[in-house]
Amino acid sequence: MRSLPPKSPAESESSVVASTTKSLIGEVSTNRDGGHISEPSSQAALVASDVTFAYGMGPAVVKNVTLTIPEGAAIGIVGESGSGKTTLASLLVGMLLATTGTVTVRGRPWSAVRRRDPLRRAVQMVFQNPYSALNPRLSALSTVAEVYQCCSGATKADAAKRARILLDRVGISRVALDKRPCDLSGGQCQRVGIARALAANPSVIVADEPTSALDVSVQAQILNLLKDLRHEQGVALVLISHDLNVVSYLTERAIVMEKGVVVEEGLTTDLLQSPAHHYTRSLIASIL
Ligand SMILES: Nc1ncnc2c1ncn2[C@@H]1O[C@H](COP(=O)(O)OP(=O)(O)OP(=O)(O)O)[C@@H](O)[C@H]1O
Repeated sequence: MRSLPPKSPAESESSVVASTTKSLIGEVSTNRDGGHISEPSSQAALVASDVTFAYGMGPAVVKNVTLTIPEGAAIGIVGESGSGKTTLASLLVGMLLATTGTVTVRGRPWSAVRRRDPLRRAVQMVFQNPYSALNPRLSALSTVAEVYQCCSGATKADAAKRARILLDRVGISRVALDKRPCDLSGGQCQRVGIARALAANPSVIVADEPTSALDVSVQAQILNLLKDLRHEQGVALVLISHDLNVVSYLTERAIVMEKGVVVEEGLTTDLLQSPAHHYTRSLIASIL
């Protein structure tokens, strides 16, 4: 869909699409204008169904969002500061539980997934600030090796071996392996954060503004790394950004959020080239 279209009778009957403020994207079967979909895929890695969230007794900051992330897909979430992107990301990774509605990972609601359940690893997050996201006491190698030991029960030696291979793949040189976050650059820390996420062998990586805290010179490197890894590993990517250009570089489809509501969704290139909603147009104008 583009700017939320009027509902067809079929959609009105759907238990999934029951509100004009809902968003459901990323499906294989799309309607003619390329976007609004009424049934979640059985192949979905992650599904948010009519999710609303409020912090404490405050107002809802995410409202009636429905979103399907198929296995291997790349979906963008864009919106200006305060539109609810990070809150939605936290709901998708299970760090927050929906006030109403559900987020299901491989068919199970987060509310039924215990803290130590291996399913928790299926959705990994890459954070905006790579320094604060890493344990300051651990070296790059230990950060990643620890995940292998914890997730796959690898021996210490085997975990270290696998961590070296993965860190090499994300561009961490041998000399940086034993360095802690304070001795690494922002770009290097983000590479370690990406490797740590991948070591858990996730189905989905949710990257929340992964380049906005980095120097312009390394932003493109990190975006290219995410792009390559996504294809190599077959992992689905949810990319959150205020910048539609960044989202269009990495994702096929995107949703646009304003004040917690999905106001437009569709192919990312369409959103960028011919935005239907005035809010999307103003987002693009602000980039230009
Ligand atoms: N821990 C919190 N407690 C109360 N309100 C919060 C909390 N975190 C965020 N909010 C509020 O929720 C709303 C959505 O915030 P959120 O961080 O999800 O938006 P965002 O689009 O990610 O913004 P940004 O791009 O600036 O990170 C905002 O009004 C914000 O003030």
